Amino acid sequence: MSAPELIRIVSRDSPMALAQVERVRAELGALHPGIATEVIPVKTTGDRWMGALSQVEGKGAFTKEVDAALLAGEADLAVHCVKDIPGDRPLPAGTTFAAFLERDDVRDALIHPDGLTLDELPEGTRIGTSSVRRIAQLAASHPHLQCVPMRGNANRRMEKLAAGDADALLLAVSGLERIGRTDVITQILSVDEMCPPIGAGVLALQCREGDTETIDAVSGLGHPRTFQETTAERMLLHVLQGHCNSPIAGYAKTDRRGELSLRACVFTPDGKTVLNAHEWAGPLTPETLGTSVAVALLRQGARELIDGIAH
Ligand SMILES: NCc1[nH]cc(CCC(=O)O)c1CC(=O)O
Repeated sequence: MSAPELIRIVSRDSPMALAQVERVRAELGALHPGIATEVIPVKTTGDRWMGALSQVEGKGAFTKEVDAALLAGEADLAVHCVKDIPGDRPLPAGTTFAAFLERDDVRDALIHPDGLTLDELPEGTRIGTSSVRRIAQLAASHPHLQCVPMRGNANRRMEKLAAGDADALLLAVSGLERIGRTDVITQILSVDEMCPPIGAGVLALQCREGDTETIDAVSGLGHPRTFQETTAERMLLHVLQGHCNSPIAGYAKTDRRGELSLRACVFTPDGKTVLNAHEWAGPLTPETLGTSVAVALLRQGARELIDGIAH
């Protein structure tokens, strides 16, 4: 099998997405110094549309155009945040995951211009977020705070915060690390305070099925522990069949002994109902662990809860 001379990498064009591509280029360059790379940035529906995602195609709004460029042969490799890849349906036909890079921080961070922590925020503080996962968890834990809709890439959200559109923000630590803006973080929330989204902090490398040259060249960037965790989390999401308005959170973790476990939660949007399940894999494969935790949540009523939310 010959290595390709050039790999054309397609991605969203936000500063975070382009930083992700630079990480891939650096890791690929270290592994295969002979392979040249070229970056093809594209704008996605999710980048253009600033309203509710449920009004456009919802899930897939951040990946559709990128996958289309890959399938059209305009690029050989797509870099996605796993968090942005729909989990209720298979990957677009003709594409496949070639690798998941080593996972970054899965936690969310609070950004408050005066440096207050979440518990110190006064009644009525406006948190800029359109994430149903963050809104539901804040409603459950801090009902005196008010969430106001906010979309756009992290840099844009910080501009909106500075303009007074909100009093504080919640953003992923990993995203802030990627754009070099951890300086704005007031408090990193523990996973118990704010359960992360499925696929948090993981970058996926996606290729055309059958493009074995590219797949073989990039598969060495894959990280085994991240692969196991991501596989368990995405299987959970697949079995739960959530939609773009269903607040679902969950993360798999590998402890020091190498034991895999998965915690997941399903919420009502008002945060009044919280379903919660946690299991160790033991002898189970990551797929079976994901299925098992999803079934535990379904037994607690997750199906009725998810279907009862307008979308
Ligand atoms: N919704 C956009 C998005 N997609 C992935 C991340 C964070 C990085 C990651 O988890 O890989 C973010 C920003 C955020 O939620 O603050």
